[in-house]
Amino acid sequence: MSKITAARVIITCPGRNFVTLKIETDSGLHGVGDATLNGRELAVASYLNDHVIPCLIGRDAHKIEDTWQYLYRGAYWRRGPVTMSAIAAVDMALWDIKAKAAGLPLYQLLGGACREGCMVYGHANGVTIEDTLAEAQRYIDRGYRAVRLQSGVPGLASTYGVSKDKDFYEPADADLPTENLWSTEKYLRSAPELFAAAREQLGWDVHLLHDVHHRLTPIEAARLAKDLEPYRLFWLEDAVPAENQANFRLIRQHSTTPLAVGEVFNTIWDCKQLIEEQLVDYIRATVLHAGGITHLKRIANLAELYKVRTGCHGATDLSPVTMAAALHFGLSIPNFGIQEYMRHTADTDAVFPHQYQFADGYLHPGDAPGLGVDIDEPLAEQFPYQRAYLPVNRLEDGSMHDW
Ligand SMILES: O=C(O)C(=O)C[C@H](O)[C@H](O)CO
Ligand SMILES: [Mg+2]
Repeated sequence: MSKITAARVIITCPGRNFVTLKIETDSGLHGVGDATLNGRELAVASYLNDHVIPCLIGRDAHKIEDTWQYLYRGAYWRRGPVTMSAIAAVDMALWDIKAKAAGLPLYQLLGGACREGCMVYGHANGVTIEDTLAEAQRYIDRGYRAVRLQSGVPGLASTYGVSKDKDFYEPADADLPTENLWSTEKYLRSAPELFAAAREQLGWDVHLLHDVHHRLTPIEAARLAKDLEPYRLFWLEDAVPAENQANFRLIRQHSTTPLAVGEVFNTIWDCKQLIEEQLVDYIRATVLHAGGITHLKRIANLAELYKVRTGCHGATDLSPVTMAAALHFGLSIPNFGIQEYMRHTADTDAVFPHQYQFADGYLHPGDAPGLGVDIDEPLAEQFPYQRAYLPVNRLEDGSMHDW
């Protein structure tokens, strides 16, 4: 028994907001978990402070599954990003404590390494195709084996994935949501041109990925997937919103372009049909938003039966705590596919000292006991919370659209 004696939520903004849960035990060991929900951070902080932490004090930190069930079933109100991010933070922190108590890096407790490292993809973007491909080459030169390409759409002032700062993409940028304008027609014309130019200039030895960011209807997505087929993408991501999982059938009927989805999923129930009907190839649910390692393991195990591989979300709004957890997880499961990797700013890296390292296109979580990541609390205090929202999207006629 290792009794939980204290738990607290730390909110910090070293360039962007992060919510971190720190759990302390009577053995002197502590663990950390990420509870960041971009643009809705304080809702998870309150869920933890007001409703979860009082139930944790005095519990046995080693009873991870029991605590998961207690928080999930015990709340009566199930699922949803706030609940599942809060449960995930507790779960990560408890796995961190257990691995530290064992004196082992977490991946050893999850079954041991299945590979030498986790292949990652970086984000190349630019306003023009030329800029985007120059960026992609920069990633390739740094050793990346996989690169996501997002380019500006001629005729649109801005679009998802194209940033001002080349290394750090942060879409949550304003005190109130920024309004963007979207045209599906313009986008569907320009996206295939980007990938045609990419294959011509970058060749075929690099994996190329693309994120549609939930903006198309199923038949539009089918057309895009078909148009992109000659360029052999590693995946086409979030081609349509996935509340209706059956939407993916239509895309599948028309194209062999591999499909990825799931960064906004919270539970196995969001992807059960997608996996069982083999409607996608990669599942992007994360440790953070899908209930922690305990729950993501269930999703990955189900996916393995259907040859669906993981491709966990790893944008900058997932803190280094999530990145560390994702790498231990990815190293240990048989059906790992790829890990998204957007580098954090120097301030974020300083607030969250971590062991994971990039080499030759792979990330390795390191061999320190636990997750191999911590939070520097005095430094975190120097970066107070700043409200920030993700943008919203409208069509050219003013209708609200998915961002
Ligand atoms: O990284 C991706 O694939 C994304 O789509 C990033 C999301 O827009 C971001 O994480 C939202 O908070
Ligand atoms: Mg995405």
